[in-house]
Amino acid sequence: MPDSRTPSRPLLAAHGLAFSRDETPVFGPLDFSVDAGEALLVQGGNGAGKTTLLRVLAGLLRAEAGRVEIDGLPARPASRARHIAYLGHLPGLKADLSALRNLDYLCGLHGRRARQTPEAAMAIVGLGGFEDAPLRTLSAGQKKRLGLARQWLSPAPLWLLDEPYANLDLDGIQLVNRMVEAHLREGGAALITTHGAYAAPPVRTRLLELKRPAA
Ligand SMILES: Nc1ncnc2c1ncn2[C@@H]1O[C@H](COP(=O)(O)OP(=O)(O)OP(=O)(O)O)[C@@H](O)[C@H]1O
Repeated sequence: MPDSRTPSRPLLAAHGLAFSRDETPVFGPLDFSVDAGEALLVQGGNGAGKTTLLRVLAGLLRAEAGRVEIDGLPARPASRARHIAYLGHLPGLKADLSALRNLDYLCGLHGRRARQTPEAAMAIVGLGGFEDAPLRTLSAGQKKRLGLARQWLSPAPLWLLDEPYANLDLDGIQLVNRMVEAHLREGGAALITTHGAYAAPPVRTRLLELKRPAA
């Protein structure tokens, strides 16, 4: 993974970041940062604004106030595209393509991590043998695993993982944690939303507690 960052700059920083919908505050103002090699666990109950925060960080929603910096510079579409890999509730996969063709397609669009292949990533997430299965025939947990394979293949250092443990069995939860651990060891960082700390990966972790602000 190319790394031109100086160690003193966080990979991601938010300053006074706030978001409202129809003048109703959803979150913020928030200040936080994540360094390479760290995970930020974003905790909060249903509706606390976790997904909304990740979508703002990914540039899919516009913040009402504050700013986001990537690698010490204001976040721009090009820097977000280069630095961020986002695993959302809808993994952005095509229902009629096979599992493997989905990964090939996404690698063609976004590039892939050095020395990794879609076939190897499918084996890592426990989907060996499902290469030719049309995506629509996979279970929710298998789709989540395919999303994790896509995440693993991405060359982007900053992972935004929205409820990565949802739909996964115990083995899948441990898989997420192993992947996050390996990604951080290689100099990446991860923001992970969760309802509770029950499944946090064994890595250097900061905590961001989200509570809906008073209107
Ligand atoms: N597209 C939308 N239009 C209007 N309101 C929305 C939309 N998406 C989310 N909201 C509202 O914004 C608030 C925050 O939602 P968000 O999905 O960010 O919460 P969350 O913490 O991720 O919740 P959960 O744990 O249930 O997934 C909620 O009150 C929700 O109803």
